[in-house]
Amino acid sequence: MNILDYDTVALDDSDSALVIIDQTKLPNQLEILHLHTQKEIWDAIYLLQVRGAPAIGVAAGYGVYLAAKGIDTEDYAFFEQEFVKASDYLNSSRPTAVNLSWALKRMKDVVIAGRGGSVADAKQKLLAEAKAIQQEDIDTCRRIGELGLSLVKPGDGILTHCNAGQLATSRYGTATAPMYLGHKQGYHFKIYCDETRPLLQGARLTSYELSSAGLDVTVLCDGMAASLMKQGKIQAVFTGCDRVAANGDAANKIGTMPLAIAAKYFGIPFYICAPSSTIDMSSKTGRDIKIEQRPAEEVTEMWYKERMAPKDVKVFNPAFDVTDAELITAIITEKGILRAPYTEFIKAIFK
Ligand SMILES: CSC[C@@H](O)[C@@H](O)C(=O)COP(=O)(O)O
Repeated sequence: MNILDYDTVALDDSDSALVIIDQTKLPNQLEILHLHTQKEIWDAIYLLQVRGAPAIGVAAGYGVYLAAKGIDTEDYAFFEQEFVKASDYLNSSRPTAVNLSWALKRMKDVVIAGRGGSVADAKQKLLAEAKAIQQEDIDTCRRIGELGLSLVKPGDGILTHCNAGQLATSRYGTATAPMYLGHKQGYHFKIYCDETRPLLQGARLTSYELSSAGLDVTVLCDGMAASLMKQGKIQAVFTGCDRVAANGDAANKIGTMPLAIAAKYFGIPFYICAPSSTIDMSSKTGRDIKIEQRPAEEVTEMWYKERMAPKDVKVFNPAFDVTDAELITAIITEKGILRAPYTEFIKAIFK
């Protein structure tokens, strides 16, 4: 079976476990995890066994449904109180991708709307809502693919960073959706994929899923991207994102901002692919976006048998950076292609 035949996130047949591909093991092992407890789900998100903003949102939706299912009461007020505890717990797993709190809020709204009804009914509605979040993600990614494809030509060289692919969503990916669609239509893109230090989502995941689908993929170290641009090999950059502020500033995997700066210097369009659920109107600018800091060991010890840096050396390891809106050529959402001034376009989406 191809990796793309597996759901990134699903419920098992009896709706009693969250089933994910353990992304920390790819591309060497395809290991499927069945997660039953809230702690297991929290850990899976924190440890990046399931990762990528939309996939985290879908996992949280199903995860909090499983928590709700396990609350053994017919007292709605008690049910709601326990539900909120479970939701707050999952919400604390990672801070930057807004899809996590967005999905949990959708689930909480179901519980609030169900006041006056039965707990059993609320549980059914929560399951339906979690499934809807997943289906909408599929539809959204497909639309981002269509819109993104309209911005490139057959034969183009396209650079991407991290993994905004199927493994980060429910299907197609965001940044990769135009690539998959173009591939189906015979566009013969040349995809260049940053390895994405420190956790190598580009090398381990993006190059794996795209090459499994038969696309032409080349992996490079992050610091090599500007040289590739200078050689004229890149006609567009597509990346995903974890949170877009109301002014269009966009947080994505660390190393995205330098790509945008280099793309601007070389006159290459730089596109952010973002489901509208990734836009956070409560963050006015990128300065309001909380950037996750990760453990130093990811930089110093993770990939070699021996240490990669001296013991106790100081480490700077933010998981994301923010690309200023002025460096972004367009933000591709399922609701349309947004261009500067972003504030007006973004407000129009949420009217
Ligand atoms: C469609 S996924 C968009 C982003 O979540 C993705 O580009 C990214 O930065 C993922 O970071 P990760 O730390 O692997 O969760």
